[in-house]
Amino acid sequence: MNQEKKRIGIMGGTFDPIHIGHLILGETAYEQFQLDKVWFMPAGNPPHKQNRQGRATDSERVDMVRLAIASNPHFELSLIEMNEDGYSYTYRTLERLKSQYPDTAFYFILGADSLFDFDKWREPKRICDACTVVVATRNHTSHQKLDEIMWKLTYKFQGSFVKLDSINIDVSSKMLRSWVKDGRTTKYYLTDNVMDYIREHKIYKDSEEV
Ligand SMILES: Nc1ncnc2c1ncn2[C@@H]1O[C@H](COP(=O)(O)OP(=O)(O)OP(=O)(O)O)[C@@H](O)[C@H]1O
Ligand SMILES: O=C(O)c1ccc[n+]([C@@H]2O[C@H](COP(=O)([O-])O)[C@@H](O)[C@H]2O)c1
Repeated sequence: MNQEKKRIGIMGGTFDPIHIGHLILGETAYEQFQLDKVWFMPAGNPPHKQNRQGRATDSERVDMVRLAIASNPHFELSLIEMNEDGYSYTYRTLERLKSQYPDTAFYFILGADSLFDFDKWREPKRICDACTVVVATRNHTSHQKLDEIMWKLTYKFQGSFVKLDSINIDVSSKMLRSWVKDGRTTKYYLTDNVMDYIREHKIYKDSEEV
């Protein structure tokens, strides 16, 4: 029988904290690529990066993702990278998922800034063999620049890189951490429940970064 493969998007990130940029990317990918679900997958932290001053702990990052995606039936939380010790490389995660779900096509979603570093990731060719990479623009990267890097990587790794039809979303976790620290509102950049959570747990108030 010729059954269509299931299509799963993966929105991986540090999510410190999860913001509207991540949510919009997930929803846009869901719609554009007719995905069955988008899995939000918080990345594990290397031991030396855990419990940094003023940052969210691993369990707080997971709680915030759970809260932020709760109202969207297209989204699910995946903890597979949180249950490992230290950093989980994307190629390992994807290869594990491919063998666990052989009838599923995976779409790994990332922003343009991550794509410019993709070459330096561990085993990029193996990532390309395991998924389609979905790229969203960021930091006002022009279509021309994005097309160029996508074309280069496609050629180098024989991969499949596709562009997300999304607008530039000027938001980053770093910016929001500094806004919380400065007592500036983050309303509409974060979901209300995540804003409440950050306030209740006093996260980012004495973050060390500038
Ligand atoms: N505003 C955005 N537009 C497009 N892609 C984004 C945006 N924010 C995050 N991403 C992408 O989502 C993924 C996870 O991002 P991450 O959790 O590191 O958030 P971040 O805002 O980049 O964090 P930080 O500011 O701490 O570096 C990455 O691939 C990143 O490129
Ligand atoms: O596997 C790698 O070498 C690798 C290097 C950098 C980032 N990633 C993945 O890319 C996603 C976004 O990462 P970040 O650091 O921008 O939050 C997240 O799922 C990370 O695990 C993966």
